[in-house]
Amino acid sequence: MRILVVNPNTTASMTERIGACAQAATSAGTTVRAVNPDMGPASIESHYDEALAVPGLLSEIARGEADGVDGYVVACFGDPGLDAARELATGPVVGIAEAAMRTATYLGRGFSVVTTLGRTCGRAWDLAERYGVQRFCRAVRACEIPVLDLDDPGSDAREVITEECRRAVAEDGSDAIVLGCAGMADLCTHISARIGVPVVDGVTAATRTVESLVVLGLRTGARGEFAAPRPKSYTGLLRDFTIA
Ligand SMILES: O=C(O)C[C@H]1NC(=O)NC1=O
Repeated sequence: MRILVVNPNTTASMTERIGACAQAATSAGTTVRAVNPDMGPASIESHYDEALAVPGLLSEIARGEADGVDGYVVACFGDPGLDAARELATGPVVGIAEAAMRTATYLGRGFSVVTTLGRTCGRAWDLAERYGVQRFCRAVRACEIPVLDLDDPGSDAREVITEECRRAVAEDGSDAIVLGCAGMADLCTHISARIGVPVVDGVTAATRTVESLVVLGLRTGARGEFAAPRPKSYTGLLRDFTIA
């Protein structure tokens, strides 16, 4: 089985870490390839970044289709372009926020999301509502850490995130924590050991979800809303997105 994990931002070092975490979570016989587009934002921290990340994401999904990939992970906590990717992909497409939130609902009565910047909290709440898990989501907490600080070994990001997770358990009464950034994937085990509750990382949760869906022979229903886009031309910088 081949799973393509797409980091929609353009920071290759983050893509590499994401790919290593995803591959480590899979069963024998599953190969993960992690990629990022060469066009788009270095990190996704706003609606503007998210909008500008989607074309690059979709170009990687289209490339995966040409390569015959079995399934896809959208490795960004805003699940950008998830619905559009599902229209393009033959196999299942799972976003890390959806996978992490749904996984956390199996672990207790409530979870807290711990994410990067406060300005992204609204999106996390919107996604909890979209995915029907808002009654499980007790809080969305921001560490006020820029996404790329997670890639800086000299930053104190790990400690700051760990302490925010500890506060979430103490103050929100949450049974589990959801890490609100793909760049936190490698912190999951460390934080869980430090705070004593399950910590869910969306990269590994989404990768295992895709693996299970492929094993079950399940994919997005392609007869209605998620049918392939109708043939159409796109102009200017998007001309390569034309659907023949
Ligand atoms: O929304 C966030 O803060 C996290 C999100 N941004 C990013 O570049 N990768 C992510 O997972």
